[in-house]
Amino acid sequence: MQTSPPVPVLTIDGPSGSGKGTISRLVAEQLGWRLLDSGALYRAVGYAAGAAGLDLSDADAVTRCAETTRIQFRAAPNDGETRVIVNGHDATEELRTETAGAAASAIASIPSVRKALVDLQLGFRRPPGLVADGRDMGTVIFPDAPFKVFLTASAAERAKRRYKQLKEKGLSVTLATLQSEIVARDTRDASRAVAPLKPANDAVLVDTTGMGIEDVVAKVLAVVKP
Ligand SMILES: Nc1ncnc2c1ncn2[C@@H]1O[C@H](COP(=O)(O)OP(=O)(O)O)[C@@H](O)[C@H]1O
Ligand SMILES: Nc1ccn([C@H]2C[C@H](O)[C@@H](COP(=O)(O)OP(=O)(O)O)O2)c(=O)n1
Repeated sequence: MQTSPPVPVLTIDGPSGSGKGTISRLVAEQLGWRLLDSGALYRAVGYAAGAAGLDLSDADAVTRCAETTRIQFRAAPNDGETRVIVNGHDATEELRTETAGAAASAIASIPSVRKALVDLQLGFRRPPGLVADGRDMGTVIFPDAPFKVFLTASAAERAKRRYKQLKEKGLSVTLATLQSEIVARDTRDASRAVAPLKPANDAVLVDTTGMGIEDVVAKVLAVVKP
């Protein structure tokens, strides 16, 4: 009996503001592959837990929340930002704040919460291929992925990018606060016991400090099509 080859996956992991979301979207478009924004899942669970008034350190309650929260991605018309629907509510705006990022990072350190989201993430692996953006895509969720990238950039540059991005979206932030929040979040993500932020042994490291978006896209595409 003939078995079909596994669906190819390109994993793009890295710290906050390294460009994962932007590069994943552009590369997925060029390849015609699907996209998994795994950070949005953790943000959605953090948001749902907050909305339900849960204590984010209550592992049992937050795990039940992760198991029961309904998360849908809805393509927006005219190439707009993909909407994230949490328990029927369009939470896209709420999810992009640094408060939502910090809540996501907090609940993401609970092993049973991570476990509750595994099957959902594996379900995104469908033909013709998948670009998966996150922290543990290449190490834990898709360890057999044939293509793996780890994006980095200096903390100062990442904070500047995030500052510009949030300002453009009309959110009120200061650069100094952002940089300390980003460093605190990265430290927590990298030091947790389960699925910490780190490059897979077989990942291609791309330091994007001083690189333009187009150059990073070309470098990442070259990993898939050398
Ligand atoms: N190489 C780059 N050069 C300059 N700006 C970038 C680069 N990559 C991403 N950006 C910008 O930085 C911001 C954060 O990028 P994003 O993709 O959201 O990062 P991440 O998903 O890793 O947190 C966005 O506004 C994006 O347009
Ligand atoms: N695969 C993933 C993705 C995100 N997380 C956690 C840790 C991150 O700080 C938060 C938010 O992730 P997200 O990718 O949306 O954040 P950034 O856009 O990189 O700032 O979720 C995770 O633990 N594992």
